[in-house]
Amino acid sequence: MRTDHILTISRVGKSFGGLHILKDISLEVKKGERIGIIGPNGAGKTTFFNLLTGDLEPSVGEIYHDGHNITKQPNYKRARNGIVRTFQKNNLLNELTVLENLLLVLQRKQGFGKVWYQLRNIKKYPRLYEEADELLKKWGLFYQRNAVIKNLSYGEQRQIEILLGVAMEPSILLLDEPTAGMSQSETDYIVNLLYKLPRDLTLMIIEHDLDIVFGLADRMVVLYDGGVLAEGEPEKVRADERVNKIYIGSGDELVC
Ligand SMILES: Nc1ncnc2c1ncn2[C@@H]1O[C@H](COP(=O)(O)OP(=O)(O)OP(=O)(O)O)[C@@H](O)[C@H]1O
Repeated sequence: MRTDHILTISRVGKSFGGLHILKDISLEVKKGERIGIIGPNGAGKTTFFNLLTGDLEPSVGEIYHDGHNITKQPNYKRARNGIVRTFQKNNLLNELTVLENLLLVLQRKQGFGKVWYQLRNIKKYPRLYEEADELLKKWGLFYQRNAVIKNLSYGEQRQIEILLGVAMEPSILLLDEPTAGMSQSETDYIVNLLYKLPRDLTLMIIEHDLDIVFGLADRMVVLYDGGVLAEGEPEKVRADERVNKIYIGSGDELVC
């Protein structure tokens, strides 16, 4: 298995009963590549992410991460090995503060907390507080440090969730519609954050806002009816007649 590809997806399919949701998907992703994934509602984009994170097992095909076959590896092991996702919906501990949520992630990353949702003896590790504060400052969210998650707006919560994903220092970050449901200023914040992510971090991003995803991605993958309809450099995909056809009338026309 070639290891210059951080991720190799080989002839993967997923069926639920008799429903073939994903069919024969193959894709190779290089370290540091930014892959945009688009396609109409129900095309199978989130299901595809679920296969990559181990939340679902493929019905057929194989997935390799850094040359290792991870097809049957459970989700928590994949996360530990660097495949980290954010969800379409927030996945935070709502009664805790931003800082506490961040400390939980840092504690887990450094292997201090055996029980991930408990801040065990955290005060014994001032370095974790320093690291959390550095991250909050770096990403311009220090002013939210002591805010309780449930008191933040939906968009603010999603910003924090992405920050937590970044804090895990993943090798692959999977973002499922990171700007969905956000105000313009919240969207601008996220887009700015995404552009500032380290260039060696591999990003895969499902996004309905085509301007955002075409601007950010090195390569686009268009899923349609469970298969790859088109794939390649953003400009090539933007000009692809088949891709334009599926977007015509959707309100998301591809404007060259
Ligand atoms: N566990 C499941 N059992 C049965 N069908 C499922 C399951 N999960 C997803 N599906 C179906 O698979 C299809 C693809 O869903 P998926 O959420 O992957 O699409 P999507 O491209 O992410 O859509 P959207 O853009 O609306 O989020 C849908 O028809 C969905 O109903």
